[in-house]
Amino acid sequence: MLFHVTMDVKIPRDLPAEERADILAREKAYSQDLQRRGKWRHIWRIAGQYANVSIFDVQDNAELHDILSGLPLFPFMAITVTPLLRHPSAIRDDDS
Ligand SMILES: O=C(O)C[C@H]1C=CC(=O)O1
Repeated sequence: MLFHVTMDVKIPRDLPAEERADILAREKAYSQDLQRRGKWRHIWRIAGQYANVSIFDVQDNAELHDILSGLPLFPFMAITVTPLLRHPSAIRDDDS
């Protein structure tokens, strides 16, 4: 199942710099592992915002929930999830 996910990041300004750096390093490793495994298909920065648009390819809602709630930045993000399905006019084979 494909999901469009928007993550809007708001890290508190008073979070100690060391803690912030640790969370960001863990977030990057977590994200890149999921990308290598084909679960996190796309990640794009939204220009001018500390936010991203991502496409996830997972088994079901529960797997997506587990992945998103395991994000090291999860406590500092507003997340919006939109389920996707193949458009009947799509011509690319790898879109579903
Ligand atoms: O920077 C972000 O958009 C938030 C988050 C998502 C993946 C990652 O490495 O950081």
